[in-house]
Amino acid sequence: MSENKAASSTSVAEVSKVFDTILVLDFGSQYSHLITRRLREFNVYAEMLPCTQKISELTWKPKGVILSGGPYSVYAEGAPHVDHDVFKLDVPILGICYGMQELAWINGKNVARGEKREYGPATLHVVDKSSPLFEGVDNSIVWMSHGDKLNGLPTGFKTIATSNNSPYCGIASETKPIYGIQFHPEVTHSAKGKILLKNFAINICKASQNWTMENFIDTEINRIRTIVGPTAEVIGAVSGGVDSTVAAKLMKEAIGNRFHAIMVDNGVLRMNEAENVKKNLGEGLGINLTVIDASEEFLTKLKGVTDPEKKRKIIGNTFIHVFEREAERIKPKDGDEIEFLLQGTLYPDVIESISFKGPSQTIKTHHNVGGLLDNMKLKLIEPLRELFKDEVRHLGELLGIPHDLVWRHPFPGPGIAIRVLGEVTKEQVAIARKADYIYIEEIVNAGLYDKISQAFACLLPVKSVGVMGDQRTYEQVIALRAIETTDFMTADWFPFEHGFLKKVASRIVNEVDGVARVTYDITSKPPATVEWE
Ligand SMILES: Nc1ncnc2c1ncn2[C@@H]1O[C@H](COP(=O)(O)OP(=O)(O)OP(=O)(O)O)[C@@H](O)[C@H]1O
Ligand SMILES: O=c1[nH]c(=O)c2[nH+]cn([C@@H]3O[C@H](COP(=O)(O)O)[C@@H](O)[C@H]3O)c2[nH]1
Ligand SMILES: NC(=O)CC[C@H](N)C(=O)O
Ligand SMILES: [Mg+2]
Repeated sequence: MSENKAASSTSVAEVSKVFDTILVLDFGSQYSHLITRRLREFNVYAEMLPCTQKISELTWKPKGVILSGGPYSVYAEGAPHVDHDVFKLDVPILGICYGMQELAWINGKNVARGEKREYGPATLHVVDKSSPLFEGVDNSIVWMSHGDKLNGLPTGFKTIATSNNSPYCGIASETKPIYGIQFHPEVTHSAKGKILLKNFAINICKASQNWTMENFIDTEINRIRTIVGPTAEVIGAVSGGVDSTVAAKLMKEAIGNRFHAIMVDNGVLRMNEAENVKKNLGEGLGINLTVIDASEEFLTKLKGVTDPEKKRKIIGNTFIHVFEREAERIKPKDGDEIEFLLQGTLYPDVIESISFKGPSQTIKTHHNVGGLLDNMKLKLIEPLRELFKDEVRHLGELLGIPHDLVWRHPFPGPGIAIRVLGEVTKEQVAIARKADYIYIEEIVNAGLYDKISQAFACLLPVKSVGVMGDQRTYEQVIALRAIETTDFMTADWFPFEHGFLKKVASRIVNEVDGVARVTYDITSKPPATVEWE
């Protein structure tokens, strides 16, 4: 795990050398990642690190710092606090909600529980019309979510904005470009929040707007060439999903035939997946792909395991064992060892898997992040580790990857193993796989595939009574899931027409042995997650 942390900080340092970077220090707000996204939307690169980041350990200098919101109270025992060296950086600072309360705590400790919580919309009234932070945002609706409040102005600060319930809705240092706001500009409910963040990043921090995918391609190809050197060879974990296909294409552009793509058939892939991927990547994109059938190995290790986190870790570890064996087998001609492993890890995989990005909770261990071996020999190259899914798709289009590949629904590495709830057996996988195939086929036929962000079938470990051909049946239940989302961090369920669901349900019960009932999952994320495990 610690090696991964190192790998990630090296790449942040590299990216930040080329692109002006705003540092977002995360205090655990559910919206923190949105701050990063919004900034990138207007081509300013931003990177999120935990609020506990030691400033002296940063290997790059940010153009500005944003302190995020968070679920804690600054005055509570054990509440997270920023390293005070952040002020020595001498760059502009913006505190959002908890971030503002933290600025106030440091400058006079005048923060306390409010009489009532303030959650929802408020109107922003700008007091200091000359403040560059609020240019173009006066009288707009802003989104509040707090229970604590400032009881007075922090020492050395002035009020620059108010709202009906928050007399200190906006504050600024009298002498330095340090600002605090009580509301959340990063959520879309704050109508002009993006303008405010733009004012901060561009007018106040003077960050340049050069974060574009075209620039990223050049930078990343050069970076890969520098890391790998002129002769070393790289193996890549390629699944046929968007992320690893884009990563593989980038690697191929960077080092040509020194790249060996490997797809692992882990026994829990979708119907005909291995053949399809081999065809699409090999013939379609000229990527040298080998499919390794390790299905028995995976299924044997999964025997008797029902805990979702255990399944994920077993699969993550087994993937690495297979890659290490392959690296041995492919040994380059000059006798050197294969040193590097390419993975298509994305930013949300990292945020959700490891709570090192601040005191937010680990939700689930993505197989390619938290499921890795501690003592693994191969060094990771993860060119997409800083990107969101929509950025990766844009990158894929720029690299000339066909539409159908770029817009494929994501499919998790642990695959059907986390869609068969309970113990994973060959028979259970076969049922889930067939139901999933029918469901997706119907979605494609109905012209809905591109409207849905992700859809799949899950097999539940419960039995239910049914009647078929006058016979009593007592078989399992399939749950269908389909969601709409932009970044997979939050999601809503897809509103199918009733007729569509009726058709899918009837096909599944009729065509898949072992299923007596079909249900449709109508839970958003949060509170649910996309996958059932
Ligand atoms: N069957 C597999 N064989 C080889 N590598 C895999 C396999 N499944 C997943 N991986 C590796 O794990 C990474 C993370 O998986 P993930 O599903 O998040 O990405 P993806 O499959 O590339 O894209 P998508 O999210 O669109 O499915 C992949 O990018 C790839 O490097
Ligand atoms: O490669 C992956 N390895 C994993 O371990 C994993 N877990 C979830 N996912 C995918 O991530 C997105 C968000 O899913 P959750 O809301 O279930 O966390 C959805 O797109 C999920 O399919 C994974 N992908
Ligand atoms: N959204 C936030 O940052 C909330 C900050 C703090 N926990 C409060 O309730 O005021
Ligand atoms: Mg995948």
